[in-house]
Amino acid sequence: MNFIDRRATLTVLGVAVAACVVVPNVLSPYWIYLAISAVVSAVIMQSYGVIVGRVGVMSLCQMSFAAIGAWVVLRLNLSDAPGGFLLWLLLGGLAAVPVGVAIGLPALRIRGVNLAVVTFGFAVSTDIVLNANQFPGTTELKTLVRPEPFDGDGGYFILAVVVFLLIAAGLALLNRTRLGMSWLELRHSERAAASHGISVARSKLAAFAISAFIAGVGGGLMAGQLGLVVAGNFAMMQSLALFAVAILIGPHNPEGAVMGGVFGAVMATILEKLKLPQDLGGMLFGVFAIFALRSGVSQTDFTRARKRERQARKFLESADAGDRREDAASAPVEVPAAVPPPVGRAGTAALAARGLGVRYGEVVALDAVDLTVPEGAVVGLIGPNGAGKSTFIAAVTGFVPGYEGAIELDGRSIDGLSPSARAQRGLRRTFQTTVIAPELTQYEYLAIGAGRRLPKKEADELLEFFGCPPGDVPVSIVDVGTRRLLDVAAAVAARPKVALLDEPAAGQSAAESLRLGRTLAQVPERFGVSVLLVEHDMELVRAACAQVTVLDFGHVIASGPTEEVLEDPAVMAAYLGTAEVPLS
Ligand SMILES: Nc1ncnc2c1ncn2[C@@H]1O[C@H](COP(=O)(O)OP(=O)(O)OP(=O)(O)O)[C@@H](O)[C@H]1O
Repeated sequence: MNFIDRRATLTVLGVAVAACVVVPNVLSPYWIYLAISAVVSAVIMQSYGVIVGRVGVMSLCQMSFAAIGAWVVLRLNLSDAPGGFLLWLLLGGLAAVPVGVAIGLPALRIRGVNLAVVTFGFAVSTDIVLNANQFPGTTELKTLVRPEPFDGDGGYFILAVVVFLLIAAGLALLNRTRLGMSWLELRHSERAAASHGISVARSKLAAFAISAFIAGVGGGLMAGQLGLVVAGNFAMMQSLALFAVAILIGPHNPEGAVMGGVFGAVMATILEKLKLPQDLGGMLFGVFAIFALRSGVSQTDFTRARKRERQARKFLESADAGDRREDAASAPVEVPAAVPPPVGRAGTAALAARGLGVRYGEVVALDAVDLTVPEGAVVGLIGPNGAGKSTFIAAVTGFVPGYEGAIELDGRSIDGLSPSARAQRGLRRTFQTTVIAPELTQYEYLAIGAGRRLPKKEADELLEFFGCPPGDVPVSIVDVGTRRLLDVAAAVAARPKVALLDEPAAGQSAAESLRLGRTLAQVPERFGVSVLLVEHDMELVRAACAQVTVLDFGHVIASGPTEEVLEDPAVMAAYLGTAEVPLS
């Protein structure tokens, strides 16, 4: 846990303990009741924190999940089921899970506004069903009687706070797992997540299930607070308003969930006191949300990011980081003759593509391309713009499903496998445009890439090897060129069979690019990773690759030892139609 997270956690804990002492003993019953509403609302906000805040999915039906939790709790109360309220609360949360998964299924195919419409549709239909059928116990007038010591409002407030803290602790633990970190990456790029071996479908469904569980528990808590609930407690407009609060405040941070809960509860009361319609609250939140969407992040994310960046800058200016900066500044930039590009082991193909063909409509992007990356080698794939290099990487890594030909990784066919399955088998890639979640630290991004939390020593070595800043530095203050190096480091961190790097030197100076070439040449021996390198910078290619293949209009026009190929007149002609291969 970093310093900012630790401080926020301690603050939330401190506020929670203080509230548990002050609220039941000092406030009037009316304000205790409001405080319970705020905490129950904060619990429901935590469900938004998972699905909206962490995964970035536009779910507008969280109150429907809450309604399921409330319904189950009241149904169990009506039939005097064994186990008591706390068990019913848990069962209410669990009952919402399958529905959450079912609602999550369309999210695997559609996203954005379309998904928002689907989830809102579910909220509307729940509204209709709830209005037509009363909650259990309503006709019989059998209200839920809370067990001791939570029967009084003071005690119930403490119970609600404890539930909130337990969920916050659970989510904090989850956020440190691969699943939790995968959500952050999903929010920024599903392609990048898949390229790191993350199953997008599983991650999203897990997020829907967990958020539905939390909302269900929140609904159960609401039933416990009110004794009986009505359809209006879970109205679709509530879902919409809380969604807007979620976008605005960022309930995936515990302080955001608390603020969202308090804000929601107090807002409703103010509107009531001013005799204004409650819908106005939803509209107001909607307007605020548009402002938040414009800045791209929620209020708590914005505050945390600023604090983290200030801290990182302070660290980078400190003596600790000084040596590292000097090392980087004085790093040799020439290609040392002592590091010849690795040729790899003859006869052992880490990656073999045979007869690879890709069409985009009428455009033939790749035509019967044969290419082999021997084990232990760095092979270059070059060619003019539009030659098909990125398409080759995309097809090999599973991002172009309908290709012709056959691809083998380490002697085994990977045709038909999804991008994440190929990544899990040991095939990693980088993209021409980096898509790293800026709120991650470099350590966290390496952990996502590696698929495991790396020991600090191993992570530090990787970062230093590729010339990245210290691991605690957030990605948001790392320049674009260095982010590309971090992408390469994350691909290598997984120790794949083969890493396919798509123009990793873009955004680098000529000297840095040359240095990267020298670094890449050492990758096979040092990490056991063979490399396919797509690049336009020929000095880098010369430094890293013993062999290159040249594509032009989707055809292989030359393949062989780097120097020989670069002297080939056909290759020179392909490049800008000149007799000289461009140096950068
Ligand atoms: N999604 C797509 N839909 C249609 N055509 C595409 C698509 N992606 C690439 N192409 C076309 O396929 C051909 C190969 O493109 P590709 O991006 O693979 O080339 P490249 O060698 O990587 O180019 P660059 O060096 O500029 O990145 C180009 O004619 C391009 O316009």
